[in-house]
Amino acid sequence: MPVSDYQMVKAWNEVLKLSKVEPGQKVSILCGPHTHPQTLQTATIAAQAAGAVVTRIELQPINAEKAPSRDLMNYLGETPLTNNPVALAAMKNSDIVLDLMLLLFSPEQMEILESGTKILLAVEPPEVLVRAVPTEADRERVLAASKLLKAARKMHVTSPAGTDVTFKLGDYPTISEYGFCEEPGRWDHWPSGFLFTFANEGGSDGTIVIDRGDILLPQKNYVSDKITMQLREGFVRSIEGDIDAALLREFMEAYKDPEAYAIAHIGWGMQPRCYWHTLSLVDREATSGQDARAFEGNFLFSLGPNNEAGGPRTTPCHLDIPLRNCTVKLDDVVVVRDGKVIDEAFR
Ligand SMILES: O=c1ccc(O)c[nH]1
Repeated sequence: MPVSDYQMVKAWNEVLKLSKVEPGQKVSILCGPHTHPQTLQTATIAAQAAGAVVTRIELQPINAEKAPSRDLMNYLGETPLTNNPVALAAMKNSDIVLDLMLLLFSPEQMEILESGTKILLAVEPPEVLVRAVPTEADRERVLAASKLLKAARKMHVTSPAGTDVTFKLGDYPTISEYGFCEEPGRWDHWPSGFLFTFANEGGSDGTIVIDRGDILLPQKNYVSDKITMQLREGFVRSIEGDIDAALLREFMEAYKDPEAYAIAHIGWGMQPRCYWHTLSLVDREATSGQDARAFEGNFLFSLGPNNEAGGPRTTPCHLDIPLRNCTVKLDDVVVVRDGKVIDEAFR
């Protein structure tokens, strides 16, 4: 449903409070011509109401000639911040950047975070943002799960559709997303409520079956016929199926980058206020698909860049693929069984 400015300001007030924005702090709002005007205006009002020193930084979009769609995650890595020392200096000198443009997986994002600046990404439309305003309870639950993921050395994922894949873990950090930034140098994404790590280089082997109804991002479609991926030593070696598989193969081939086939982050969804079915109700171009990434009990795997976790790959081709009805086991502890999160595993 449409969102009132009042309701959106209230949502921002809550998120800035959770992010510990104090009077006198420097809040920079990164935006572009595609930024949702209500999100931008209400963020500005809420930041001022928090007593912050507020700066808007508007950058012009790039890569239109390289990305086959307008989706913000269709071409990652290079951003309008690349080679822009003026904006970079402003953001490194801020306490928090509200990223309404999308810097995800960019070297500049890492540089800003290393300076101690927090970055909160918020590019979903207002009706998604107000439905999934983060809570302290979300944070506690995701962090409890991340303790187990951090300690795990193996992830084994199976499903009735035929997924049977094993990931060696331990070389990369665990990233928890719960929708706000309470610590200096933290990145988060509102809305979220999921966690992941990255598989050790060369440590992913087995079969992943993307079943009917599972979702491809950035395509933002429900797969209508099974896609079967064979993984060996950390890379997807084959993508078989019918028309969905052919479309996915061509999408990935267009990047002409072998790194596009590398497994990247692997984890699961823990957000009860995000849903698998939402994508069937909205205009695909109006969302970046966070409901699909965050819905409770998915197994989310991604392909492509791993520089976000300090890895060597920066390919612009990034796929996020949430699967339903999977069972996820960390060492010998089941954390998701048949698409249901097992909270007892984190207690
Ligand atoms: O919030 C996000 C969005 C995309 C992604 O790949 C990871 N986390």
